[in-house]
Amino acid sequence: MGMEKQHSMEDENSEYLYHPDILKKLDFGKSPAKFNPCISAAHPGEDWMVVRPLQRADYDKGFLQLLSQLTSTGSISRKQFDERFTQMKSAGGYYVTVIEDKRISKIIGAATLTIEQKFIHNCSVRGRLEDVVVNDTYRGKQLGKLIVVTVSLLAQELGCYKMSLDCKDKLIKFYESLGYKLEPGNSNAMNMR
Ligand SMILES: CC(=O)SCCNC(=O)CCNC(=O)[C@H](O)C(C)(C)COP(=O)(O)OP(=O)(O)OC[C@H]1O[C@@H](n2cnc3c(N)ncnc32)[C@H](O)[C@@H]1OP(=O)(O)O
Repeated sequence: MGMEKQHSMEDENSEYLYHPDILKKLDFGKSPAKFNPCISAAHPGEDWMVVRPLQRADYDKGFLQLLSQLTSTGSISRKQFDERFTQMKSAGGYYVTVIEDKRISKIIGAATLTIEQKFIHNCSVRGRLEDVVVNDTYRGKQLGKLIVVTVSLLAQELGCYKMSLDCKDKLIKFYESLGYKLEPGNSNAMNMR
């Protein structure tokens, strides 16, 4: 393979789904979440850990295997992954965010913020929190909090008037500790499949 071709493939692989700088300026002091020790997206507490937007290369860093700890992913080819990445990037409004263990080049946590454009509230935008997962061997070390607070502050930064999520009953306390509230009389999740 020629040097030029190799370089352009490397560039493509490290392409981000959205601009990484926006994560650096999130103010974790604004979140009601309690971190002990204190960590943030910019300073996740370990030098081998990084919080960043999804990259194409994450296909080879176990991103889909991590998602399969949440729900079924099916068998997704590199081509399918690349096409979906391209579609999400060009559509805009998809903020798939990950935590990488750089020592082993593996994705160990992920959460997605999607942004919906609205007419109401003066052409506002609303956020949805989806597909939150931490690798089972890394749970209980604040990484769930870290990734959820990161995308929640990102939603604020992007001007969302509201951020919503669906979760199992046993996770209500977890999300309440991060500032989410059940809305009395308005908390019935309904689905059609
Ligand atoms: C909107 C959605 O996507 S909902 C789907 C959520 N994802 C899943 O259920 C997938 C499987 N589970 C996971 O990946 C993880 O257990 C997560 C993401 C829920 C939590 O990740 P962790 O890294 O373990 O969370 P973290 O260490 O930050 O824990 C924060 C607190 O929540 C509590 N907690 C975490 N997971 C659970 C759980 N499954 N049940 C009850 N409490 C929990 C912890 O005890 C901890 O409490 P503390 O701060 O008082 O000690």
